[in-house]
Amino acid sequence: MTEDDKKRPASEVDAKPVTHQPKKKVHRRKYKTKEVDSTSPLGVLQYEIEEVLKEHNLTKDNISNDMKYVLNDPDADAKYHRIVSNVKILALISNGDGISIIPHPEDSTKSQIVVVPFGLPGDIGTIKVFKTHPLYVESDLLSIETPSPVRKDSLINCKYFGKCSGCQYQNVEYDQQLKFKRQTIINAYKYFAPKLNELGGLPNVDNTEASPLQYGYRTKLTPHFNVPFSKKELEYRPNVGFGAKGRPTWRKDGEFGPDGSILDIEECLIGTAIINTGMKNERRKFEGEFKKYKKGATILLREDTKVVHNDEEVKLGEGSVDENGVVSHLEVSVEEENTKLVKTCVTNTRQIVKEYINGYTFEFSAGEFFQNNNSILPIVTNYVKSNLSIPNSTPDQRNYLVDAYCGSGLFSITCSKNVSKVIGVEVSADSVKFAERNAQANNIENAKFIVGKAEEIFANIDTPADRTSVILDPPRKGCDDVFLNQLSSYHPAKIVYISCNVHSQARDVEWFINNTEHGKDYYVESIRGFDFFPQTHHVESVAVLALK
Ligand SMILES: C[S@@+](CC[C@H](N)C(=O)[O-])C[C@H]1O[C@@H](n2cnc3c(N)ncnc32)[C@H](O)[C@@H]1O
Repeated sequence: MTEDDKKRPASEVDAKPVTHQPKKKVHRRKYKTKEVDSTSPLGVLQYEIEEVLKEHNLTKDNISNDMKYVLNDPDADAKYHRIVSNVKILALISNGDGISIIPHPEDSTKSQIVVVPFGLPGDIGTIKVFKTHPLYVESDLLSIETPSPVRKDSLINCKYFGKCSGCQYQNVEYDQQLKFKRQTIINAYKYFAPKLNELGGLPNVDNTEASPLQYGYRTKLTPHFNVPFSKKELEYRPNVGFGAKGRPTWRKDGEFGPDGSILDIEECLIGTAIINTGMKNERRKFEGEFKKYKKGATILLREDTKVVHNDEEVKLGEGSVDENGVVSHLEVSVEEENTKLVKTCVTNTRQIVKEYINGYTFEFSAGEFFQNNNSILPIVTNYVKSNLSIPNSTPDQRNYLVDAYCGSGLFSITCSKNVSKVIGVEVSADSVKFAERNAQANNIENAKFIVGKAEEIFANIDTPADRTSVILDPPRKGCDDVFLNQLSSYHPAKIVYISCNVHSQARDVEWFINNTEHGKDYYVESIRGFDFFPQTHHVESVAVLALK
């Protein structure tokens, strides 16, 4: 201390020398806009929001949320993420959620678009808004004051309905579910095929074809579990099941188990009986093994069907085992005399499994793609086959079939009768190997399979286009422009487009007809939905294109 310091008051002496401190940066959160495919559920939501706005004479300016404020102002959370009563569900969106308009929490001249899972059109209820996005908010349905005319909660079969993300329509009569799915197809073509719609270039969408089984139909389920990063060794078994969605206080009688992003599910009522036996077995096994896991994982449960003639001995092979280490199996009788089906549940992705459809058997690796609802496959394959016929054909003319995206040969094989030659194309070499095996096992001699991209198929096809029908069954994202251009140049007599994403199908049909070289030569003969997944919002759509 200097002499001068001694003369100053203590507080000044103790004070630290003042240096220039850079201002502390206030971290402001920003809303991260994700790039989404326009035909994904979030992409489709943008069209659905526009539709609701148009119907209510509103614009995006009337409903947009100030995200900077919502994310950064401490008061905003309580104002925005609030309970709102008297909310009327206006419609369903394509993922099966309800959609509505509610007053804006701060600005009386504005509104908000709200998405309400498990809300049905006409329901009036109370919701809790829990998340805000620029053009809409997410909510949970808390209670229903006036139920929708289509709501029949007494039909709910599963105790997890309302919290499991798997099913959306268990409380709706099956006929009504089929109507909802038809509307999804109509909307998809409205949003993604506007030119065809405007010019009257689309047929009426046919009624959705029902699934013979409405529960107990799924031949594949993939329950999963998470392991938190922080855990060296798990102390409790984590939940094993399916993703959670919703806060089911509107249900008076559910039993939802512990909270978490994954629900703990012992039985899934849309799964087949043997898949549920497998689920029980694998859960028991996991109970003893969960401590070994450092990461989350998915358990594959895939039904395997062996066709056994009454005088043959049943050889079960590998499969999910019961508490005594015995492979669980179920026997099912079929119409064919002297024949029964023996079902087991496979968990190894590389194991070969079998399906039995319309008298044909199919083998494929358990982890590869195969349709999930065996009960509807005879109906779909017959429908596709009946739509491949080329107009004005005489029985003496040779006809051909190209099955692009053929997988392990489902359509190639079931549609191979009455055509001279089938060519299947598939990007997965493993699936092509099975397609060849399946053709052989079913005594199909007129089918050839090529490993390759559908986009490259036309270089190898030598069948006359005017005698050839083409089946398209691409993955959810649909076909790309390269493929559609080549298909148009090839100019086949008939196109049957099967899709598990009607939005990408509608986009592709619009583009094919309006933008490709010979697209204008075609018209859309029919569009029909098939209900591969009862109780859920999913719909498979088949569009048939023919030459004018
Ligand atoms: C929806 S699955 C249909 C399979 C088959 N039609 C069935 O019903 O079992 C789509 C198939 O397309 C295949 N795939 C994906 N991209 C492809 C491409 N660019 N060219 C050919 N096949 C492709 C996948 O491997 C998958 O087997």
